[in-house]
Amino acid sequence: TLKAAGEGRTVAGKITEPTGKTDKGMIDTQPPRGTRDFFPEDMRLRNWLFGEFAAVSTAFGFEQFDAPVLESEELFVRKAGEEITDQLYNFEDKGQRRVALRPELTPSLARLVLQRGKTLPLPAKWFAIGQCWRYERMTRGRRREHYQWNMDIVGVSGVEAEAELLAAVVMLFERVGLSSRDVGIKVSSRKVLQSVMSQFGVPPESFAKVCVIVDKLDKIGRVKVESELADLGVAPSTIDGVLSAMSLTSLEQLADLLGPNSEAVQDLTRLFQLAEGYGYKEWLVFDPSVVRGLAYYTGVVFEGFDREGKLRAICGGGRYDRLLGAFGGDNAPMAGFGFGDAVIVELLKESGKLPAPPHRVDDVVVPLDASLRPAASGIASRLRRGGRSVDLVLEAKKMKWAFKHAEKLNASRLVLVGASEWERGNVVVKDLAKFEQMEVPADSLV
Ligand SMILES: OCc1cccc(Br)n1
Repeated sequence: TLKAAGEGRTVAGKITEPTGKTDKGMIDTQPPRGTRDFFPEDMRLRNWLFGEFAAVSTAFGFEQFDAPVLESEELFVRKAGEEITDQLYNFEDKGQRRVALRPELTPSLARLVLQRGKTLPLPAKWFAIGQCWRYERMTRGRRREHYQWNMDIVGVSGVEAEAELLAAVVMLFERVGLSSRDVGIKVSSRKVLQSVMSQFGVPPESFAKVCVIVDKLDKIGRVKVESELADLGVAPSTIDGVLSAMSLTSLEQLADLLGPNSEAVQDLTRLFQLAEGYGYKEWLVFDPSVVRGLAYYTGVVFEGFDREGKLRAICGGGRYDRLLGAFGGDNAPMAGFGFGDAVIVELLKESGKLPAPPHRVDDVVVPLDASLRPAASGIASRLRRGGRSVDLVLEAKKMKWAFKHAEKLNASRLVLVGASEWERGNVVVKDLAKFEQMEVPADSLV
């Protein structure tokens, strides 16, 4: 017997019947583990969300780029113990090349910037929306792919870049119906940790690894963080210093700890001033426990969060001034963020704010007699060339069916091509919004 789709991992045999079923049962119709299908109704929601991403990026004057999902593995091999590299979806291809499905977009951006080199006019403001991958043991049943919207600014060393990026994130939240009562953006700087660690004599080369470990605090707890830091040779007293700095709740406290001239204090004070100017200061929360898990951040870091605290970070980003150098190029100041397509949808769903964009067409065109199909096709073509979306009924159908079909497609008009009207060069147009019907010359229809 044929296994119902998705019941198990049937092996597709040779096609033996016209229905496409095989002698070994149906293929498994489910997508690969950890991946998603996007049926039309899913694609309408995705297109809406990506349309909002692109509209915000365009409002900020950013240019879109893309790069292959498949990249050289070397782009992502970093020795800082990050989850994103531990879960790299990497393999050796048929040419014995070490490759990987990109887990993020930033290294590809860096590769393209290095490819352009000195010919790239700065500042460059680029955005991308791309599928990113991780290979996580399915024990946790989490997804292995998501789509990420990125905005990055290359060539601006001041926190004006971060302020602009935060403004874009706020604009996205507002456009999808969220307010600063629903979500916020935690802001800090890696320079906080850097200052504390240098006070405790931690060698700079341990900085990235310490950040990656400290970023896991919420997930693995203080004891495990202390143990992993100790494995790095970071003394318990340092750990106390780092963790107490992370529990500060104001820039004033930070200034007391690091001194008013510390770069972290100056950067963050300036950032909050700029936020005042943009008018989004109430969206920001200074939170020195925000470290972010990517090794390459060097300055301001931030992450979007739901104020009810039910979900994972909505988005995250920061400054990464040394990534180009890590790839062997000349450094340039860079800052950016990544915004995934999953948590935001979860949040909108929970908040009852998730749109359900309907499938609709402008016109349904129906020949009421087979001999009128050429006429109906001609009308459909002209309407389409004029920019209207037209569903041309492709089989012989009665008026009643055509009506129901037009309503199902949320059509604005139903165009009936009937014999008697056609003899006069006319067609019947039913305006389905105004419930009006008119007979008009076919050639006048637009
Ligand atoms: O946010 C980390 C990440 C990277 C790639 C794919 C997925 Br799902 N998640």
